Amino acid sequence: MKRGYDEFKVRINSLPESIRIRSQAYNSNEDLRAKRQQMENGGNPSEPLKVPKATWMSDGVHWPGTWSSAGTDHSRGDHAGIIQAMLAPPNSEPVMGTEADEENPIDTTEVDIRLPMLVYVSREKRPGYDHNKKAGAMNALVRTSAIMSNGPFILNLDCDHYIYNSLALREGMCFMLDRGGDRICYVQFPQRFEGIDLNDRYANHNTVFFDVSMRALDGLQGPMYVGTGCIFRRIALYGVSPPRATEHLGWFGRRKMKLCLRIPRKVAKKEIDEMILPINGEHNDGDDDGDIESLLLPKRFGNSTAFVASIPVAEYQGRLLQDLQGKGSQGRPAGSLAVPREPLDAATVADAISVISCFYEDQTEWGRRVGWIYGSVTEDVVTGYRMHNRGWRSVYCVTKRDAFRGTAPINLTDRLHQVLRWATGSVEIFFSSNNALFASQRMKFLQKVAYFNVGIYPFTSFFLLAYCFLPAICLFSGQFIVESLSVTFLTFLLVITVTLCMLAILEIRWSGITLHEWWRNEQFWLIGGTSAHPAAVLQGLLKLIAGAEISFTLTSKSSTPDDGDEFAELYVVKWSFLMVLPITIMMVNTIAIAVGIARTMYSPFPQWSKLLGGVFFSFWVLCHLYPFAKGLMGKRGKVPTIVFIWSGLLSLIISLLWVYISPPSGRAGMSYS
Ligand SMILES: O=c1ccn([C@@H]2O[C@H](COP(=O)(O)OP(=O)(O)O[C@H]3O[C@H](CO)[C@@H](O)[C@H](O)[C@H]3O)[C@@H](O)[C@H]2O)c(=O)[nH]1
Ligand SMILES: [Mn+2]
Repeated sequence: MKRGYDEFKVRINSLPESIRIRSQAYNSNEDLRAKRQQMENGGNPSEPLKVPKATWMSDGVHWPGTWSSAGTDHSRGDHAGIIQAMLAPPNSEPVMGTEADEENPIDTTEVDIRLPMLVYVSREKRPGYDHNKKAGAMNALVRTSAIMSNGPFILNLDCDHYIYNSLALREGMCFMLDRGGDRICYVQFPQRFEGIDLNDRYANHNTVFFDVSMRALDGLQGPMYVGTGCIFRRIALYGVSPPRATEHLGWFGRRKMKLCLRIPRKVAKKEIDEMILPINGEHNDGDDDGDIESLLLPKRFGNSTAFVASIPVAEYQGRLLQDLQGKGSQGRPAGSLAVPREPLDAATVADAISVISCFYEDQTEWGRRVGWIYGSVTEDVVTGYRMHNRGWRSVYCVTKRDAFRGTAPINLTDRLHQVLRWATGSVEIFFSSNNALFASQRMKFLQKVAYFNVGIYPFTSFFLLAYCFLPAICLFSGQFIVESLSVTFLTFLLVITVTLCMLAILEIRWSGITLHEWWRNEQFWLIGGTSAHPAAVLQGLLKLIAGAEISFTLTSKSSTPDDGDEFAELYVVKWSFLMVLPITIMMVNTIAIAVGIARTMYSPFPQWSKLLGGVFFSFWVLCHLYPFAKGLMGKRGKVPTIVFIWSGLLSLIISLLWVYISPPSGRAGMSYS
């Protein structure tokens, strides 16, 4: 350890002054100013480094060089620092730990305690340059790590996630390195969460998505990329096609045509430096790979020669070992990734810094065809979509012990805003060229359907809203949805209900989720569908028509307060406009039930069956909104007055409006008696 520290000091001190000043990470410009002051007064630039817990953005490199790993920054403050620490690559021989003593109670004599090289990177941000949020951060990391380590595989984690199973990476790699693995662009792990209330009131675990939908997609072309817990093949991020793909022709993509897109050339290891990426430019439509010359043009990747030179190397190193046994001997030699790494020299570091400047991406294809795709607040879905669209496949890797774990917002308002962001991203996708309607023929038909659903689901909220008000309208008007409860109607109702139940049972049995999780999902589907989804559609339309920008509000991270109440967050009530519609629905339905009962009771010819029908559906709506109502109550039943005023006003207007348009038949009936 000591050696590592000295090495670090040496290297930091041999850097040019300009880099040295920025060689630590700062949370704000004040910090930077203070630091500069300190250094001008003769301070030591290589003091021990403190990495703020919630603000990391790292690029670590495992010693064999197989890995680049990337997390993204929390972006709460300005990161003025660029390179925080450069440690020497660890020894190639294992280093065993020490025996337990008073200070250190853990015996590590049989543990290899070498640490991977860790480089903390924070890209340059400047007013006037769009930093493109997370996607921009990831792209900067991809470039700078290409120059520093160029690992052929990259692990991506959010700042609120951590590794929970150290063997998960190996499981993921098995897919990448298996026969046919060269067609896999990424291996996605399910997102799992900690610190969520036992009841999972707002369906934070999202098990229906992670254990049903994603697993189902695994049987098609592969799961979507969900932003974190994902191992990428570096080369797939560069906007190239897989070596082989299948084109799906005909209406439902039944006719298949195999394509060979990249024919690996015979290359000896020493040729790597001159090697170019052989790409067959024959299927060259709008969003596809050009020929090799255009691929390497600065227009595509920017004008860092060091970066462009790293591309063919990454491609070669990511190739399957099994190719070795094949005829062509095209894979990398066994063990070639385990060669000890040279320390980074100042020139390399300068190159690595140049590619994370704020203007590097100007007039390049970063964010458009290359790397993480810009232009949507759910950049993850789009990025994965583009890869599937080129014919890559992905894999879902569910490990017995959770691979990674993260946090999620357990507070109603924060959760609604999270769902709002996702839905807005979907609307953005729907109105963009990334709409699955325009998907290429390399995407499987059902995969297209799945992506289409991702884009369109927020729009279904308008039907959902109709269904939420319909039962109330029936009760107010005394009219049931149908003229009378005929046998035909009841039969249809029964068939549909039974089908839905069977679907639910199938999903539950197949995926192993519990009925409770499934029900929570149903409930939150309605809560989100009546609040965040319609808001997202409006927001998306605004962006489309008026060009209003959509902001990426970070999801609040729950933290355990000092008083030890772990779920205190759950009970915080923060007013949000998103709550207006669900509250209105609740009020209108409650009033409707009361009105319905009253009218039937006072009616000379009470029609109890009609009432029962109406009340049943109203009650069904209210059941779904129960977690929402609980959320509004807070812990001690404190509800902000504004909530009552708004919702009372709205439900009053709606009720009055109804009475005005069609007076309850009860009154009309009574005037005759
Ligand atoms: O300017 C930014 C904004 C965000 N991030 C990162 O993006 C992540 C996602 O943001 P978060 O607020 O945690 O959102 P969640 O709703 O929890 O994120 C889910 O949804 C996002 C898409 O909306 C995906 O990017 C995430 O991976 C996925 O976990 C954060 O953890 C940060 O690491 C940045 O690096 N820079
Ligand atoms: Mn998150």
